[in-house]
Amino acid sequence: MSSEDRSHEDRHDGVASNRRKRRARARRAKTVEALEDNQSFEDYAADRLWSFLCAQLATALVGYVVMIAGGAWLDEQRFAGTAFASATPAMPMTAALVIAWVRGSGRRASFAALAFIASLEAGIVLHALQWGDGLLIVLPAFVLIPLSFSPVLLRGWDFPAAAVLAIGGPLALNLLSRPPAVEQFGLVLSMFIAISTSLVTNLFALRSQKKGFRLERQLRAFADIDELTQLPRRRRVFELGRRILSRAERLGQSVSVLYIDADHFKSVNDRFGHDAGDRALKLIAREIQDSMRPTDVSGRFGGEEFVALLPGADQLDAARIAERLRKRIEDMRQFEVTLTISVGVAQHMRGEQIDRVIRRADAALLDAKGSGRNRVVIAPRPVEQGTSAPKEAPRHADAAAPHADASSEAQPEGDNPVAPREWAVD
Ligand SMILES: Nc1nc2c(ncn2[C@@H]2O[C@H](COP(=O)(O)OP(=O)(O)OP(=O)(O)O)[C@@H](O)[C@H]2O)c(=O)[nH]1
Repeated sequence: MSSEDRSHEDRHDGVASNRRKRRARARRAKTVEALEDNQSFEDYAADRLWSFLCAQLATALVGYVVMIAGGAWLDEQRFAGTAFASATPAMPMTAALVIAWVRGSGRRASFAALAFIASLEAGIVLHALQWGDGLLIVLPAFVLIPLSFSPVLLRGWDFPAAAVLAIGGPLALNLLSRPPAVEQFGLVLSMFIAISTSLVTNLFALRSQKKGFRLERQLRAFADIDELTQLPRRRRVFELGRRILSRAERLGQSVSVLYIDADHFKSVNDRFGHDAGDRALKLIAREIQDSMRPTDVSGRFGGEEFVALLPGADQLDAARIAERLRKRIEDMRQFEVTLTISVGVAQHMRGEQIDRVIRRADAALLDAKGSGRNRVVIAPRPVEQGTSAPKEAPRHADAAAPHADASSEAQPEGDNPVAPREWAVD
């Protein structure tokens, strides 16, 4: 085989391997979940229990309406008064149901639950006043309804407030009805027993849920940190990236992404063994961290790939930082051989999602690999966002030239906005 054939085959293999890598990365990007890590316990609980709360509210509301309609049907003479009395608490109950139905924060669910409990209590009092003793039979059930709302949905002061409402209703009923009889005392006693049992049970439930929540947080924090490099993992980088971008958009700040990949890392493993490879990755991770500002975020994306998010940096700043990092790693003398990295740089465009910016940086990285490795390449701006193009970036006159031959002179950007631009400083 001639050397020309061989080099053609090598190029072909390189393109195919790049394509495979690109596809694997795209697949991985799709599986990233959008999890919130700054959730409060109440939000977390509401998130998990919102459907349960809605079902409970709906059931209670339907039961309430059926009971009113049944009562009115049995006692037609009092229909007008009953309908009026029922409509009053039914309205806030419905409002609470709507609030709870709209999936929202723990605060919203708490208010919905409180409004519901208050209107339920008002309903008990109004009905008992209208119907006399008849309804007293169902009172314990009514008292248990507000308390059966899991207190994990309620914030600090909400829980005592719910308890006060639950106790206050039956008490008001007893005070407002005829002079207390012996049976009524018995009824009130059984209600208090039910209430206190419910309170204790719910408090225990709350404590165990909170413990579970803390444990889950800790597990997630562990899962988010890469054991080898101690850098955040891919999922965490995406989470932080989303936050950084939304903040940057609010402040009109630029953000850039570096996609960093160690060159020929397979041969490092092959020559020196996996443990030495691990040591090399640790060294690279340390250099990445040392080159960043405290507000920057860097993470391990898997294997020998790293990503850094640089808030406040446009693509030129980012390219300068990337070049400094590239040089630091090249000059590192703690490893058996010279380690090098290739870096793709992309500047976030207004309205662009984090996964898209990272993908553009990754595409620029593949260009850096394709044009010889150990270099920094700036991603072209997306075509459809031509109006908000990043600032012009200097580039090499010769995109295929290795970084060492490149001039540090800034070159104006060419006409083609989607051509990758290689960048280097000596
Ligand atoms: N020691 C060690 N090696 C790893 C780790 N994760 C991935 N690797 C190795 O990194 C190498 C990556 O190989 P390739 O994807 O072919 O990339 P490369 O050899 O760096 O080549 P280019 O990226 O094209 O320059 C593989 O040999 C993996 O086994 C790790 O945690 N520790």
